[in-house]
Amino acid sequence: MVQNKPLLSLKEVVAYVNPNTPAQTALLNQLNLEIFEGDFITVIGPNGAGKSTLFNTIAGSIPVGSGQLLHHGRNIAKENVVKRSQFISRVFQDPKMGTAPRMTVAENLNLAAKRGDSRTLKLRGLKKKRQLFKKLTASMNNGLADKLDVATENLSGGQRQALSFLMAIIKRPELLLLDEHTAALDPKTSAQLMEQTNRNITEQKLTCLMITHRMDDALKYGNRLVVLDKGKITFDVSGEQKKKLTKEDLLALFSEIE
Ligand SMILES: Nc1ncnc2c1ncn2[C@@H]1O[C@H](COP(=O)(O)OP(=O)(O)OP(=O)(O)O)[C@@H](O)[C@H]1O
Repeated sequence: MVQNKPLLSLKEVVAYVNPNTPAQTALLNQLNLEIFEGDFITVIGPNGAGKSTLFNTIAGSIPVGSGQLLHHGRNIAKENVVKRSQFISRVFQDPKMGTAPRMTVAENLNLAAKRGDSRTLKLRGLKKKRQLFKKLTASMNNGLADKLDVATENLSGGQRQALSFLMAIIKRPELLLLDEHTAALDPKTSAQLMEQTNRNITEQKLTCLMITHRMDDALKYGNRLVVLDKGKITFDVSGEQKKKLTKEDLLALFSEIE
C-alpha cells in the first residue's frame, strides 16, 4: 500500500507552560507524531501525560516552543487559533463549552454551518437548512431532532455533546479533535454517543484524534491507538496489530508507565 504524505506532522515538538520564566516546564517533550488522512486515532495515557496539551498545541491555544508543526508539509507553528480553526475543529469534555447556551439548537447549527463564510445566510436557504438540521439531529438518535427550537441550556448533557459534535463536523473539518467528549456522560449515554461518533467518522472518512480514559473505547474504535506519557508518544499501533490488542496489553503498558 502506498503511504500518503501526512496531513499533519509534529516534529520534535516542545510545548512549555510559563515560557521564559524560572517556572518554565516542558509539557510536550520533543514529541513526534504523523497523522494521515482518514486516521481515527484513539489517544490514551495517564493523568497529566500531556494529552490535552497535545490538542492545545495542535489547535494553537498553546504555542509551539520548539520543533515543527507541519500541515501538508507547511510549518504552521506560528499561526493562531483562528487561522488553524479553518481546518481543525474540537469537542471538549464539558457539555457547557461547545454551544451558545441561550441560542437554540438550530441557531447553533446555523452558526457552525456559516463559520468562515463571509456572506450572510440568504433567507430562501433557511427552509433547506432546517431540513438539513432536522436530518442531522435525527441521525444522532437521542431526541435532539425534536428540540431544534429549544435553547441549548435546556438540553440534557448527552444532547448537548451530540450537538457540539454535529457542530464540529458540519463543515467537514480536515482534522477533528475529540477531547474526552463522552466522559461527562453516564455510561449508557456515553456509549450511545460513541456509536454515533464512530458512525459519522467512518461513513464520512473523517480524520480524528480522540482522547479517552475508557480503555474499551480506545480498543473498539479507530484504526490506530497511541499512548502518551510524560509528553511523548510511547506506543503507536495501527491496523491488524491494533485489532489484536487486548485490554490486558494496555493495562500492562500502563503499569510500565506508572
Ligand atoms: N497552564 C498550565 N500551567 C501549569 N501546568 C499545567 C498547565 N496546563 C497543564 N499543566 C500540567 O501539564 C501536565 C499535562 O497536562 P494535560 O492536561 O495535558 O494532561 P492530560 O494527559 O490531558 O491529563 P488528564 O488525563 O488528567 O486530562 C499536567 O501535569 C498538568 O498539571
